Amino acid sequence: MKIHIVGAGSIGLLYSVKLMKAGVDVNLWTRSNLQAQKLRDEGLTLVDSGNRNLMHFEGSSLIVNSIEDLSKQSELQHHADYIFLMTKQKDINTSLLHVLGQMSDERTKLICFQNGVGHIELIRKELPYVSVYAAITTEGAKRIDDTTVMHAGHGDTWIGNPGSIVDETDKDLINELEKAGFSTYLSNDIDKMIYRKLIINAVINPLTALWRIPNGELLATSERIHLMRRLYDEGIGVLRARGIQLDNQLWNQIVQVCEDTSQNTSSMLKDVLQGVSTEIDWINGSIVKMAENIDMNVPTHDLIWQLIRCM
Ligand SMILES: NC(=O)C1=CN([C@@H]2O[C@H](COP(=O)(O)OP(=O)(O)OC[C@H]3O[C@@H](n4cnc5c(N)ncnc54)[C@H](OP(=O)(O)O)[C@@H]3O)[C@@H](O)[C@H]2O)C=CC1
Ligand SMILES: CC(C)(CO)C(=O)C(=O)O
Repeated sequence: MKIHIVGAGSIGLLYSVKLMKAGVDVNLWTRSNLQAQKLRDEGLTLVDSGNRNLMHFEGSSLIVNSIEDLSKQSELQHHADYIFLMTKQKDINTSLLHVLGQMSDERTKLICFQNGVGHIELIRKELPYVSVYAAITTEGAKRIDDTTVMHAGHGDTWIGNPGSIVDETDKDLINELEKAGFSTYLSNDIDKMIYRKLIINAVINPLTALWRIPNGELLATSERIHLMRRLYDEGIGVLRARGIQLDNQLWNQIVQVCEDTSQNTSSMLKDVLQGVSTEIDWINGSIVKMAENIDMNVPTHDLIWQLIRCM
């Protein structure tokens, strides 16, 4: 089984090092030539949250190339069985879609790890012959530098085919991921999981980013909880109106996520602190657009979307 990992950031480096160490045939694709060269020179290192070395993969054995190089070639020698798309939502543009097309044939399954919604439909429209899957993961990763990644928290991952069912042969992929130490499950209910994660991110991420607080501090005052609840009620209202029923325990689960990840800096707060653009358009922005399509108002999501965009 050949896996192409596209995007050598936090989650891409985490999956690369663990899969490569487990002996899986992985090609890693960076955006820049510089990062690919550094990885070949220095290898790839995984550390824990205390900065202790967990594993190292030698540069000489790493199969890593830059997308820049691929875009200059007309064809790739070895098409992938699976492509793990591990870039941010904002990076999924025409030129990336073109190289994803170069890596794929009709057997390829492209697995998208992004938070938020909208990307699956976009990719399916542009690459109609590729099977596009979604992965929902609660793994936590943070790139320290071009060749070092921190495993910030172990989690679970669900993989499924939105709007359809998974294939029996996908069990082989799950075995490879398990061999590498990722708790992974195939899901025929991935649509619900995508929307469930959407609501969790839409409630937690923008508020932590605006107030610059770790997840747990959202629960520190009743005013904060009140605003979280407004985002939750509006979001659930839109999904219900579109016929998507989520578990009625979801509010309690969001509170639980804040408690379980109390010290975490949310991904949106990280982006704001690093001065890079956030995934707000695909999270709260997508809820606003879904609401508009059915003539509903979601004023809290709309305001929060604008506030984050203005940052
Ligand atoms: N980090 C985590 O723990 C989790 C992340 N996710 C989701 O995973 C996705 C990725 O997140 P994360 O890893 O944190 O993000 P990062 O920003 O750390 O990584 C994104 C990577 O994609 C690379 N990239 C951008 N454009 C291209 C391109 N055209 N070709 C190849 N590579 C490209 C970037 O390269 P460069 O740096 O050179 O620009 C960067 O290395 C997000 O959508 C996030 O929501 C989901 C759950 C957990
Ligand atoms: C669940 C949560 C909020 C954990 O930080 C997350 O997914 C994120 O930060 O994007």
